[in-house]
Amino acid sequence: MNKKSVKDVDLKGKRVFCRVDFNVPMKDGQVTDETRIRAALPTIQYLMDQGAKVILASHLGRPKGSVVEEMRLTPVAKRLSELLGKDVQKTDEAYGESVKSQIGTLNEGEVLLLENVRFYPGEEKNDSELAKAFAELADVYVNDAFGAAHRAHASTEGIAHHLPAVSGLLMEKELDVLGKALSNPERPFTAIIGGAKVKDKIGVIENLLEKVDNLIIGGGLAYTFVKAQGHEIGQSLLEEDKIDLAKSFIQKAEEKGVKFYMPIDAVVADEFSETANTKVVSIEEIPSDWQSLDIGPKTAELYSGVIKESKLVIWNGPMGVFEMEKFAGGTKAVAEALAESQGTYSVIGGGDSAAAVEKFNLADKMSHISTGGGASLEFMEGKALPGVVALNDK
Ligand SMILES: Nc1ncnc2c1ncn2[C@@H]1O[C@H](COP(=O)(O)OP(=O)(O)O)[C@@H](O)[C@H]1O
Ligand SMILES: O=C(OP(=O)(O)O)[C@H](O)COP(=O)(O)O
Repeated sequence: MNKKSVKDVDLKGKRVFCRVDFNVPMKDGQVTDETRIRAALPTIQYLMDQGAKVILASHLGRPKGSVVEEMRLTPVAKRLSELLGKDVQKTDEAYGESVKSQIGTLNEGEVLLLENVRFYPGEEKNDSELAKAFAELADVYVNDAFGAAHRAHASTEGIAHHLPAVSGLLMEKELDVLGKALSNPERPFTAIIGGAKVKDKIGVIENLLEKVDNLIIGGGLAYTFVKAQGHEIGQSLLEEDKIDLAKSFIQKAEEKGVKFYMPIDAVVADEFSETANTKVVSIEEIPSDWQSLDIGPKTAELYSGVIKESKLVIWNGPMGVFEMEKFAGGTKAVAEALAESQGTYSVIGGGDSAAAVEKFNLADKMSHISTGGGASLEFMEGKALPGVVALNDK
């Protein structure tokens, strides 16, 4: 990476404003998935070991610029403190005089977590006054919030213009893995694209078609492609206005010599429900009043074979409605193929694919699970991430 990291600056005795992504799911005031907190620990520990005074900042949820009690970061501070085995102070605000004086009491190696930065309207507007107010709290800025790197906000982008600005270790790792995959991939290189809508994946399909050897399509968006091939898809998800685009992707793949894989069979249901009647049909035989909610077993076998022959696989989006047991088989088969394939470097692009891999207890079998859904998608689209662009060059 051409951006400076925490390893490139002197941190001893410095007040370090470290933006993390602690946007974690919570229920009844408890953190229910601490993956993102754990992912930030190496950077926090590194800053502590270097003798920095660590000021952590994060958003939680979408409070839209005002204080929402359930979106305070207090439970996160508690969990972080348990994970670090060390007291973590927590402020009730994210900038200002009282926050400054609390920071003044920090000793080297101590940690403080600011209140949710999205309680202030200036955060999402990338207001320069708010960015300056954050910057006044510290001597150095570290961005370790890969999951929020696609947002140009005051604590992710604006602040970087007012302090020495470097990446954290998680940010560096995410960019290294995804960057290498896209610029210098081991081959055969396969992308698996699933999820609900073609509309959300246009950019990523366009960009990856330039780079991959195999492109596998699954999930709800596959049926617009199936329709584009002239098959009837019953009540399955269809984006009518994307049929021509789907056709052009299939044609482009052919021109580029990219193997384009689409479902050959489907698990169809008579309604969108866990209790629906289901059956497996070939892709040409989806009944007109049924809908496909998962890839079928033959497709799963086909896709698993391609995965096992690949050196590198990037996966974004589930193959079916994996939240319902009856339609989880295809997503599970893909996750298992990745887990079993020793010689395949597997990159899971955050969001629902990461949730699925967790659900099937296969997370530790994957080579890299990104902590950013939207961020990794934008990266795979080839877009620059504002939170990264703003950091100091090496
Ligand atoms: N065949 C299908 N029909 C309807 N919905 C589907 C189908 N396959 C997958 N989905 C749904 O797509 C959603 C995930 O889509 P999306 O948000 O685009 O994925 P990601 O978060 O990985 O980018 C899941 O909630 C899943 O239930
Ligand atoms: O959870 C996040 O996004 P993700 O679900 O796309 O990974 C990030 O914390 C960004 O949050 P946002 O989409 O409210 O800006």
